[in-house]
Amino acid sequence: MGKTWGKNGEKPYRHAAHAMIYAPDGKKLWDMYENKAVILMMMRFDGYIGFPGGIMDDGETVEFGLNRELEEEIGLDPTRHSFTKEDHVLSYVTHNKRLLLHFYCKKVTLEECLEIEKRTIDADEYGWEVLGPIRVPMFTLNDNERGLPIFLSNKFIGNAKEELLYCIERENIMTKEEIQLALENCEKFKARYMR
Ligand SMILES: O=c1[nH]cnc2c1ncn2[C@H]1C[C@H](O)[C@@H](COP(=O)(O)OP(=O)(O)O)O1
Repeated sequence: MGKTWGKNGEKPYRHAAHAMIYAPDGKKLWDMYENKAVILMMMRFDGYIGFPGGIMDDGETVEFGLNRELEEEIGLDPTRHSFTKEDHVLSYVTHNKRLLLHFYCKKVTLEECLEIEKRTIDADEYGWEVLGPIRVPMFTLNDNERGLPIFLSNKFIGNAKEELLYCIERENIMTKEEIQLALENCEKFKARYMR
């Protein structure tokens, strides 16, 4: 697949795919923080936070390319945690870069999630494309800011923040109202500290 031609022979779109891996039982790790899940993201080479993945090579299907990128970037073992069409969540176009972006999400057990996270630092691209795994703080402390709200004030690549929040609701990790509150508290934090 690799590229898809636009209408009327326009320049082709390239395909890119990124993926969220999570375990629903975050409370087992930090009960005192009421952690709602363990969600894996990463610090990219460019300083943005994003999900692992990347651009498909010519001739690759999206799932093949995604599994290749995940192996390179986070050392995901494709024989154990291969992404399939079943894991597809959404696709959209970014007009400026002529990319068709595909997003995937996979639920794993807590043990698998921690093992996947540990493998990241042995991956081929650790230290240059990927500067480190990140666990999303899936809780909010009593001041209503520390935890997820402040995390959301970081810089995210492309639509990674929207993809994160979309999956948190889709996978029933948080309700729409809880997410909205976290976003409002993030804005309050930014208004005070990030003018
Ligand atoms: O997590 C993401 N969510 C949405 N869009 C993303 C995400 N990560 C990157 N991107 C966008 C921005 C980039 O222009 C393209 C290509 O992704 P990238 O991972 O940088 O691709 P390569 O590793 O260079 O193949 O997607």
